[in-house]
Amino acid sequence: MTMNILSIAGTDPTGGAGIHADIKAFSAMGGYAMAAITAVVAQNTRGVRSFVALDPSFVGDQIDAVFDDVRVDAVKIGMVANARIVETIAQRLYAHRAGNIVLDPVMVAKSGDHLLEPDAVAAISELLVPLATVTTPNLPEADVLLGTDAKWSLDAMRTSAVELRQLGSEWILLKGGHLHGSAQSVDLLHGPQTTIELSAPRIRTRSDHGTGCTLSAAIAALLPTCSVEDSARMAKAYLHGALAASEDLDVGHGHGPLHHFHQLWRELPRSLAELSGTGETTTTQSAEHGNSR
Ligand SMILES: Nc1ncnc2c1ncn2[C@@H]1O[C@H](COP(=O)(O)OP(=O)(O)O)[C@@H](O)[C@H]1O
Ligand SMILES: Cc1ncc(COP(=O)(O)OP(=O)(O)O)c(N)n1
Repeated sequence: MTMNILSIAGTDPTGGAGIHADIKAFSAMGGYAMAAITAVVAQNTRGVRSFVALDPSFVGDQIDAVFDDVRVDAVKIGMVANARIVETIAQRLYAHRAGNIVLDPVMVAKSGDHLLEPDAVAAISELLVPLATVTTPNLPEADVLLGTDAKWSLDAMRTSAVELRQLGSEWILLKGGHLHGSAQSVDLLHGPQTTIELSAPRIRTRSDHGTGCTLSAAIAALLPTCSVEDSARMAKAYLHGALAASEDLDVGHGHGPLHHFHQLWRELPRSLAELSGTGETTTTQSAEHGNSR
């Protein structure tokens, strides 16, 4: 049986973050991708220009339209924009008895631009975090949720992961991407009686737009069929491959997107040739990693 995964998030017209990254990550993980939009964002790889938050009742209508028709196996929540939208999402997910909820408490984009009104932080903490199976803050978001200004280290991350879980999420995945200077990028997964370190070599690239969106979306897509620990491990491995291949793409002049389908695209010339029975392998896509420029 295939799994239906819903993203509730904002947009990125350049396709690197928000619902666009979520749909790509869901699909790459073998899930059927759906999306309810919270805000339309004018952004590119260089930064956010402006955004329009949708009417909360319209966000609610989109969520209802999905749940009234489709079995939803997991939900990923990303950019929520403001407190009224948070209230609507929480109320609708509760009413529809949604499970397998992954909450990425998106606050600020890598460019430094704010994607959340300040009054929404309390609403996220009180209404969405307790509904979440996994909450995935980065280090600045952890500081905001805890009201701290931590001097980050792996030890400080361990302490904060425990404190974050006390806000009510079943699991916390505290992401260490912002702990620059270390050779490894380490995330901490903290849940009932267990803390696991998820470590991967730090990749030197500027094409890192949408890492948080992609990781949380991949976890959501895997959760219906895997344990939280396995979902997080596999999602991290997938993210790492997509980040390592990101410079095969040629998108924009700032922080470029990840290559969500690097594996599929490598196989594409052969698959298309087999499908068409031509034996031809001509394609405009790169067949080899790093071969596209
Ligand atoms: N340069 C990097 N090399 C390898 N992994 C990274 C790198 N930057 C971020 N990550 C990983 O990407 C995921 C998202 O990390 P982070 O940057 O902390 O979140 P966000 O994108 O929400 O700011 C985490 O798994 C983190 O470890
Ligand atoms: C619509 C939208 N949602 C989320 C983000 C932030 O994405 P993230 O994965 O944290 O990556 P960066 O933007 O920080 O690189 C976004 N930009 N837009």
